[in-house]
Amino acid sequence: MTLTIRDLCVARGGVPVLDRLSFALVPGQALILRGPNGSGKTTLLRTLAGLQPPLSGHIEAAEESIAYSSHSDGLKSMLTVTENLRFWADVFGQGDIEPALAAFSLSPLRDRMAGTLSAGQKRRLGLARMLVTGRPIWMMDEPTVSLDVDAVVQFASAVSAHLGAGGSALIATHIDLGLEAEVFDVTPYRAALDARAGASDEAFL
Ligand SMILES: Nc1ncnc2c1ncn2[C@@H]1O[C@H](COP(=O)(O)OP(=O)(O)OP(=O)(O)O)[C@@H](O)[C@H]1O
Repeated sequence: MTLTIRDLCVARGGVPVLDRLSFALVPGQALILRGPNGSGKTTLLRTLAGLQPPLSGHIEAAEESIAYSSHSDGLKSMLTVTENLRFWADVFGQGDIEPALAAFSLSPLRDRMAGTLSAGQKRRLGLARMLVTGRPIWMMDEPTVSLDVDAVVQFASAVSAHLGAGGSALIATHIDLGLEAEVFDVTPYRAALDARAGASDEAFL
């Protein structure tokens, strides 16, 4: 399932952040988003995930083909690891959660309440959610924050398996994941800095 972006302008507080973006993400492909802090990677991912409208341009993707993992782990702290994954699997109409537990070594933690997990364990559970969406296009914002070296390797393996199964991934990250992936640097597409002065976007904080 291909995601095509044409002449896209994304904004915060109604003010352009990135402009004239065009690229395609095809099945089996991973694309790494790069750019300095504040350059607009999160804004782009949020727009593509449908959390905010673009200012202009076109996003073409099949309906319900995108799964988004943001900075936040999005966990329910009073539910166990298993219950969290079960919840998301049910939301996305998926069955087996065992592969997702195994992919991130969560089986020994399966009966722990998510609120009692360490930061890295929470992140592993947050990432495992992607596996129970059944969606082909993964969008991930700084997925490896709090992960140890082994967990980064697990994450890269999960993405590789997803690509091998015909999925695709758009990942904003500052670190090298060891994946075979193209890099898309957003820097040349940044809107003029002073145009952003004073913009606010409280509804999306
Ligand atoms: N809620 C908001 N309201 C107004 N401006 C915002 C809001 N959130 C972010 N911005 C601004 O939008 C611009 C793009 O931010 P964004 O979070 O997309 O950058 P980023 O490339 O993901 O940065 P980082 O690498 O630090 O995560 C920045 O100038 C930021 O200050």
